Amino acid sequence: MESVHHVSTSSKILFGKVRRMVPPMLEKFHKGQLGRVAVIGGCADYTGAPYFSAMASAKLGCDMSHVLCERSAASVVKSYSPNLMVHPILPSTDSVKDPKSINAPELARPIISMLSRLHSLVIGPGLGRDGVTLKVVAEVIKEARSQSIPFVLDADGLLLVTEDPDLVKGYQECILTPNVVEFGRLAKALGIEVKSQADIANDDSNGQGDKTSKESEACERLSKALGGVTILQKGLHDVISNGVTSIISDIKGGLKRSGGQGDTLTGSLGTLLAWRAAYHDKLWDSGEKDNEKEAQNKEDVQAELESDGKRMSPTTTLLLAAWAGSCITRECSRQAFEAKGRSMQASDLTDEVHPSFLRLIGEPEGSKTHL
Ligand SMILES: NC(=O)C1=CN([C@@H]2O[C@H](COP(=O)(O)OP(=O)(O)OC[C@H]3O[C@@H](n4cnc5c(N)ncnc54)[C@H](O)[C@@H]3O)[C@@H](O)[C@H]2O)[C@@H](O)CC1
Ligand SMILES: Nc1ncnc2c1ncn2[C@@H]1O[C@H](COP(=O)(O)OP(=O)(O)OP(=O)(O)O)[C@@H](O)[C@H]1O
Ligand SMILES: [Mg+2]
Repeated sequence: MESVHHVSTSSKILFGKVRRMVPPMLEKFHKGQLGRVAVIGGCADYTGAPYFSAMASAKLGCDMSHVLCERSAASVVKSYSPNLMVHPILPSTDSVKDPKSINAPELARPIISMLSRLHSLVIGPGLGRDGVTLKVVAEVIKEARSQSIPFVLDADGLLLVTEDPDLVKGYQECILTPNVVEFGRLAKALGIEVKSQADIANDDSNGQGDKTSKESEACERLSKALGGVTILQKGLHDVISNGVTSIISDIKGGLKRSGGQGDTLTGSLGTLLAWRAAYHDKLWDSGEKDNEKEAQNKEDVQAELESDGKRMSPTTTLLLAAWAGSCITRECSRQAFEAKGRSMQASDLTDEVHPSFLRLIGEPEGSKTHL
């Protein structure tokens, strides 16, 4: 396979470009314009995951953060925070009359009817593996795709892709966020051989440049096999690839691997995708000149990332949003670990989302954060 196409732009420049995508805080905006994000997940077993994800969206700065969950999870998630809007509209085997003969599109209707009001979806945190729920979510994915609504797919939501890759194949408006185990399952389903990051790191025949290339090789191949879907492969380093261009996120994280840190990532990505949509809709004047040509390959993406004053293409901003979400999460984890050491929990990351945003990205020019 040809060598992997890394973006070699420095983190400082990349953070500056991310700032371009962040809507400024202005008096003229009304409720909702800075992002309406919904997490689809939460069942009897898992109520923390959708909460952490939705809170990360809210704390990063979206205006409205919804959770669409199974009936039994709703009051629990509501009781964690009155700031979230929690809708018990995700069906499961326990909530339908005859689980063996369901009309999935019909059951998906209450969720589908909300889609046009949302800027982005996070599908999977704490979703569980109930057969009825997963069938309904597959219908929601099909509809979100047909309405070009961007989404993040994580955790149990990724099982759907393992079972039916066509659900997302070729869709350019989504980010898959597999952990090591989920990546392995996806790779196996698509016939791709994977070397672990530990094996690559321990192979002394690799120089540093080779190691970085090897790290992103499997991710790039998986992305290609899925028709260019953006994949954020979590691990020692996070690798982001759309099959043509890759970025590595190697900003320092914490050393505690408590469950639920991936949920801060998905929620942050939900808000970044909403902001990205606002950037492309020209919700505010970014001061950049229109771009005559959309980025097609790694050189175009790199040129857009390194030029100042030109609008970026959707391909570039999707990679950048994924990279920014990864950096914010790792910085949250680093900071929370500094404070809490081995007692650190997922909820400790939630409080770090805004300080991490300010440290890494900062408010965009023209933003009014004080009256
Ligand atoms: N507080 C909560 O409600 C939480 C709920 N969660 C939900 O729990 C459900 C299952 O998620 P899981 O991630 O457990 O998925 P799986 O049930 O597929 O389990 C993955 C297993 O792999 C192991 N593993 C993880 N990283 C590994 C690595 N680098 N090398 C080797 N083994 C590794 C884990 O210890 C885990 O036992 C999802 O719905 C998820 O959203 C998790 O997000 C954790 C927090
Ligand atoms: N070895 C590591 N070193 C540094 N950061 C890591 C490491 N492994 C994972 N992370 C970071 O932790 C975050 C969550 O990744 P992780 O692999 O724990 O996902 P997950 O298993 O899906 O989490 P969750 O428990 O929320 O489901 C990511 O931002 C990732 O970059
Ligand atoms: Mg996970």
